[in-house]
Amino acid sequence: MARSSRSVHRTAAVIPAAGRGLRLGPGAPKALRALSGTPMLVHAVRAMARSRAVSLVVVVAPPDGADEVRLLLEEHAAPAGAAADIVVVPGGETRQDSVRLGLAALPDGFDSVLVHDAARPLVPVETVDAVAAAVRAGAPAVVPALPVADTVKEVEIRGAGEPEPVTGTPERSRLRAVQTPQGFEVKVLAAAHAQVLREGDGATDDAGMVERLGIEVVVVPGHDEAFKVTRPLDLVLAEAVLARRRTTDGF
Ligand SMILES: Nc1ccn([C@@H]2O[C@H](COP(=O)(O)OP(=O)(O)OP(=O)(O)O)[C@@H](O)[C@H]2O)c(=O)n1
Ligand SMILES: C[C@](O)(CO)[C@H](O)COP(=O)(O)O
Repeated sequence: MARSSRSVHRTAAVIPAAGRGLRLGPGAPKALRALSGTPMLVHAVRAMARSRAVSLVVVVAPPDGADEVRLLLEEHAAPAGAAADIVVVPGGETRQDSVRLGLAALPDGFDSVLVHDAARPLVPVETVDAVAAAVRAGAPAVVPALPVADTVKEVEIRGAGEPEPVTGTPERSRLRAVQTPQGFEVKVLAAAHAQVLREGDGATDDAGMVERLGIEVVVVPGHDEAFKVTRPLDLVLAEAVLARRRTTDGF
C-alpha cells in the first residue's frame, strides 16, 4: 500500500468497549466495571493515550451507553502529558461490528490505527509503542503475542457436557497467544473489514481478517500484563497488578 506523502505519520487508536462481559458474570457492561475504583475503560484509554504515538482515541461504547461513556471520559482526565483527543461512538452487536464502527469514525489523515480491547486495561505503554513503531516502520499489520504455556489440542466440537474427541495437537513452539493493541495501516484494516462484511464472514481478531486478504501479519513481543479480563479470576490478577504498580511505580 502506498504511504501518504505527508512527512508526519499519524496514528489513532480504536478501543472496542461495547461488550457485555457475559463471561465475567452479571453486572454493568464489562468496560464500565471498576478496577481499583476506576472503570476498566478509563484504564484502557489512559494506556493508549500515554503513548506519544497516539494522537486520537476513538472509544466504541455500548450502543445505549455512549452519552454515559462521554461523561465518564470527560470527568476522568487523560494522563499527564498525553495529547490525544478522545471521541466516543456507539458500538454494534459483535466486536467486529464495533471495530468497524470505530474505524468509520476516524477522520481523514490517519496513516495507522491501533485496535485495543477495553478488556486489556493494563497493557504497558512499552507494548503500545512497540506495535505503533513496527507499523510506522512499514509493517502493514502487527500483533503483540506471547508463547503459549499450555499444550493446545484441536477437538471435534460436541454437545454441551459430551466428551470431545481430540483431532490434533499443534506443535506448541509455533503457537502464540495474541493480544492487543493490534496495529495496522488504516487502509489495510478498512479493506479487511470491508471484505469480511461483504462475505458475511467473521474472525476473532482484526489480524485474522487481514490474513484473509493475503497480507503479512507480523508478531512483536506481547506482555504478561496485557492479559484480557474475561473471567472473574482475571479481576483478582488485575487488582494485584495495580496494587504492585502503586507500590513500585507510584501510580
Ligand atoms: N459487541 C461487542 C463485543 C465486544 N466488544 C469489545 O471487544 C473487546 C473484547 O471482547 P470480550 O473480552 O469478549 O468482551 P465481551 O464481549 O464484553 O465479553 P463476553 O464475550 O464475556 O460477553 C472488549 O473490550 C469488548 O468490550 C465490543 O466492542 N462490542
Ligand atoms: C482480539 C483478542 O483479544 C485477541 O486475543 C481476542 O481474539 C478477543 O476475543 P473475545 O472473545 O472477543 O474476547
